[in-house]
Amino acid sequence: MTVKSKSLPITVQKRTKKVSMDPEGSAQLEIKDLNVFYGEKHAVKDVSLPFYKQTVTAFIGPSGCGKSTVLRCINRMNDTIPGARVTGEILVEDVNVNDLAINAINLRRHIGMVFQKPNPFAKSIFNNITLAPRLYGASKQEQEKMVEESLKKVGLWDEVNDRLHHSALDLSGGQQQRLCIARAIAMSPKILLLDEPTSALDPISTAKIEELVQELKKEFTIVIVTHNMQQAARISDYTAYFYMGDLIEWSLTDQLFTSPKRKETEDYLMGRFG
Ligand SMILES: Nc1ncnc2c1ncn2[C@@H]1O[C@H](COP(=O)(O)OP(=O)(O)OP(=O)(O)O)[C@@H](O)[C@H]1O
Repeated sequence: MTVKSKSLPITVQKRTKKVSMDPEGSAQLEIKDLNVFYGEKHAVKDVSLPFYKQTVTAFIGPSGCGKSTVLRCINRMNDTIPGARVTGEILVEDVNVNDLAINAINLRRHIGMVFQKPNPFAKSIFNNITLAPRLYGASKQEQEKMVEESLKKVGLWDEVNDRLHHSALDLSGGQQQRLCIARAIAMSPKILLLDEPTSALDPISTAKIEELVQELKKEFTIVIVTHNMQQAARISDYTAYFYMGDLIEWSLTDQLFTSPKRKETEDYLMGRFG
């Protein structure tokens, strides 16, 4: 159903980079007919979505609608949940990573993830970033380079370069979350998944992460789950609205927030959801 009202309560930022609904040849990731079951519960229903290189896609929708479940499928985190069953295709550059023959641990080198609550390891700042690269055989010199580059990318280098070997747990919450992002990008993934990355942070730390997302999208394809619609409007290029496991609407963020095509989307944006 087409919605005429344009008086939605969300402000949409002017985009610096033009995006379109179907930028030819730049789908980094494509989800096709994704269904997820937790035992008997059908949590995600026939979801299909493209994700384009160097863009940010936001997942919005009420609690329990399946946003995090879809996000977790992208790097096979649901494999670890007993009773979870995932069908459909998750194509990363045309390879179906939902094929159990694909090694999920290896996959996560290419698809980094950051969670709601900052979760640095109880180790030094340096070791937080180098733990995984070391397992893959990174030399001392490579590790040092990775630490400096990834901390610079998240804007943390100047704040912590004199205490790289101090505990990461001594950092503030916002710094810890930027460290977790540095850890996620250290191995140069193609895709970065952010599951409500600012919901535990104060407004200043939130603003820093939002600015950071704008910088990181020059290099990575980003998918973010957020409960904050204003945040989705500020930082994403595409937005997907979910409700009870269904993908109700996927569109350019500007379009979805200013003239949603579906009545259900408009009701949610207007707070008429109940
Ligand atoms: N490990 C699990 N075991 C059983 N059911 C689960 C599990 N994880 C999620 N669910 C169910 O699947 C549905 C989707 O949950 P999901 O966490 O993906 O929603 P969400 O939109 O991310 O919610 P929120 O915004 O509250 O984080 C919900 O009904 C939830 O209860």
